[in-house]
Amino acid sequence: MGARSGKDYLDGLTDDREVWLGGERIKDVANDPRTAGAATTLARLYDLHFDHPEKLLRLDPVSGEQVPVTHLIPRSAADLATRHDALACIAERTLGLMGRSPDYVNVTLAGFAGRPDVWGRDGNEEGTANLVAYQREAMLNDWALTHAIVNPTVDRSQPETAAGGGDIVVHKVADTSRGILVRGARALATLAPFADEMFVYPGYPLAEGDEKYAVIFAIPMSTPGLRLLCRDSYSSPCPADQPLSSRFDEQDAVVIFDDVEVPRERVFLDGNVDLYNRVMQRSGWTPNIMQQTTIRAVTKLQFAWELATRMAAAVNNSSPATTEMLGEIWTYLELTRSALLAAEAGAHEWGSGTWLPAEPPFAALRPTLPRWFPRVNEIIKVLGSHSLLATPAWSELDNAELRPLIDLYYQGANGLPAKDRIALFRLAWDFVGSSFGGRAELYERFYLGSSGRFLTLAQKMAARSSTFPLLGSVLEATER
Ligand SMILES: Cc1cc2nc3c(=O)[nH]c(=O)nc-3n(C[C@H](O)[C@H](O)[C@H](O)COP(=O)(O)OP(=O)(O)OC[C@H]3O[C@@H](n4cnc5c(N)ncnc54)[C@H](O)[C@@H]3O)c2cc1C
Repeated sequence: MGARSGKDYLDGLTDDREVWLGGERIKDVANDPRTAGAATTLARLYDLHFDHPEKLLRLDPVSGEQVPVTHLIPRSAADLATRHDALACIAERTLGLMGRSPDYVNVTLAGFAGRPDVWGRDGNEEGTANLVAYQREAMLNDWALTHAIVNPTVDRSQPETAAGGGDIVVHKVADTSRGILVRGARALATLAPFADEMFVYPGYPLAEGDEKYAVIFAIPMSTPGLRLLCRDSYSSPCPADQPLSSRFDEQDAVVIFDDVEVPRERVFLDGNVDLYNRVMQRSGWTPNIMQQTTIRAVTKLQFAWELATRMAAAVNNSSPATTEMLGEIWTYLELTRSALLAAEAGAHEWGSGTWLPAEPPFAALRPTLPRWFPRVNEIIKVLGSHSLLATPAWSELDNAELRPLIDLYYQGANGLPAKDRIALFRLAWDFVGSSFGGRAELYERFYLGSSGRFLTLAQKMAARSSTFPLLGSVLEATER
């Protein structure tokens, strides 16, 4: 089949998926006002393939189909550059505000399928063959995938698998004639209501004896027993008033597996705790996915800098403190871009001929971005102050009695018309202060894990690879 159009994508959403939102089961994700905005944006991303085929599509030599570049298993620095251009094109279309646009899991799956040397160990040959075949199936059908890796938090003083007497974390209940039966929950799956398929893979490590929790698989969203409980919708039906919420609310759902049968050919690992704990790290998951997430972060930081700079200009604010804060956002942008370039410049073969970026620049960035993004939002709030709320609804500008007053009292500096100032600050509020903006900040804090968790990992990685050459030379010289 190959790359799909936006219409094909929307048509694919009409199935028996169980999506709960606001106490109701949503029947028509593509048209329900609470989800239609993001569905339309995702459809436009599908159409984008055909607007920029030179960047976003490539010929699959085996099938002869045009398929998305984001499924490419990189085999060289040139492949990574090709993928970079495709990811940047997608991120620009969403302003970096849809963290889980379908390219996210496409890149993840490609990274895994490129490493049969890691997945195929210790008797997991069948699971690995299933994984490799599934990645091709996802590519040829151009599915939108969501993923769920983190377990629900119940009691942080206990092992996660102990929660609810062992019943909460996703686990295998039985073998069936067709595959396996799984039960439990995962939190959260962004994009879940809009996806065609769900990919379930490891989050945090398991302990010895946790065999029944060591399951990795993928299933269609319409699989019986798969229940999605969405958070409140932040989608607004009015693009003029909420330009971001109305288009980019990608949703986050808790996923309940209420006795879900997974066909054997969709099981990629079953019962092997050691391998379950190893596949993420050994297959280069972090540097692989961080190429996608960092390109998105660069795009969003660029947007944030432009927005903040225009906000300051709108009221002619060039105070030293303001200029300093604008410069601060710019440094985050350039440092993020530099880490991305450094990681790509240091790309190397990781195994099975798969090329991925170098890990250290991303290991440094991973705990840092969750701190920079909230700071960027803080700057925009400090710069915007009450102007963020001096923003009448667009319909009030159409009121003949109010319009002259609005034109007078809401104007900006240097002749900036009131309507342009209102549009700018409405956009800024949707970016940092609306429900959508608040969720976006939470996303940046946690989407790959908390900053604290990754600072700890960064120090462990640094300590492992350092022989303390500078310190050693001084100590040797001073030895008596
Ligand atoms: C908006 C949003 C969307 C998401 N989308 C998805 C998705 O699509 N799919 C998916 O699978 N998951 C998703 N997640 C979940 C996300 O993966 C987890 O929230 C993330 O992995 C963090 O895990 P946690 O919440 O258990 O926090 P933790 O990393 O456990 O952090 C919680 C707290 O504990 C502290 N902490 C924990 N461990 C350490 C440590 N070792 N050292 C220092 N401090 C530590 C942290 O500082 C923090 O204060 C999403 C989360 C959010 C907020």
